[in-house]
Amino acid sequence: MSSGQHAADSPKSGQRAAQNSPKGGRGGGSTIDPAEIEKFAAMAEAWWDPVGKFRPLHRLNPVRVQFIRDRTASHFGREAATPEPLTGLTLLDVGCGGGLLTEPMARLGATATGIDATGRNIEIARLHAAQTGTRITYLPCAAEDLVAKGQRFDIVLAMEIVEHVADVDAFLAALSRLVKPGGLLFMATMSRTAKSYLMAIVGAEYVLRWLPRGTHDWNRFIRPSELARGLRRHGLDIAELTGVSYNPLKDNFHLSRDLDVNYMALIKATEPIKPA
Ligand SMILES: C[S@@+](CC[C@H](N)C(=O)[O-])C[C@H]1O[C@@H](n2cnc3c(N)ncnc32)[C@H](O)[C@@H]1O
Repeated sequence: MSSGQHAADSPKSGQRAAQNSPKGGRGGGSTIDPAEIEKFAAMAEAWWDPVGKFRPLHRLNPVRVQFIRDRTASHFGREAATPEPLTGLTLLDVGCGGGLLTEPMARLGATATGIDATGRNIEIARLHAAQTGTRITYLPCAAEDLVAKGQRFDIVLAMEIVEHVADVDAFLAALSRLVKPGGLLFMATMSRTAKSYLMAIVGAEYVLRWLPRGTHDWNRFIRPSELARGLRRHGLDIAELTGVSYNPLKDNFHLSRDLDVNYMALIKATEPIKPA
């Protein structure tokens, strides 16, 4: 049993949820939760297996790649249908795992960097990129480590990670410093609703057994309103929110208006106010 299993039921998870809420965050702390890192390290070999432990991320990939490509192309005045519409743009994938999303972003032309706090994930990601001949800079570190180096990117992705970090407020603070003024931040996560408990915990972990039990702690899911409040504390506003819903007949995900389970947020970092 991994250390994260049944975390939702343990008293410790209550403390964690409080620490994790954007408004209750300590700010400036480490975003790394060692129990989460241990959990991901134990699953690292499965990253590129489309029917393995990361099956939902493989299923999510087409819809999120298209969303990021289209919004980025439109924001930066590119033609989305061209083969490499992200050419000339720097992109950071925070919590990249095995690189499931980083690789398609690099293939769309972005100068891509992937970071992950689980060292084994970075090894797997590097190996896969070498096999597919994709040029990506992969680094084993957390978002705050790049902030400390003063690095900034045109596009920052934080997909399916905010529910796994130790301190949400510190994480959002780091993201706000990593995206260039005028750049884009994309986030994807799950809302804390009765429906998400049924679908993401009971359905995905216990009934369909898509994910190992304990992969997600429902207490750590974040409602869109909470995410919006947390981002605002760091000067970021959500420009677009979209639900991402599963179609069991087609075994795929599509954009929807339903924000109760999976959702994505597009955040446009504003230009700094120029002194008069
Ligand atoms: C559910 S996976 C998502 C992977 C990838 N973003 C995707 O959507 O395909 C979450 C990832 O975040 C990483 N992670 C968790 N906390 C982190 C932190 N504080 N800094 C960097 N990576 C972290 C984990 O190691 C794991 O690879």
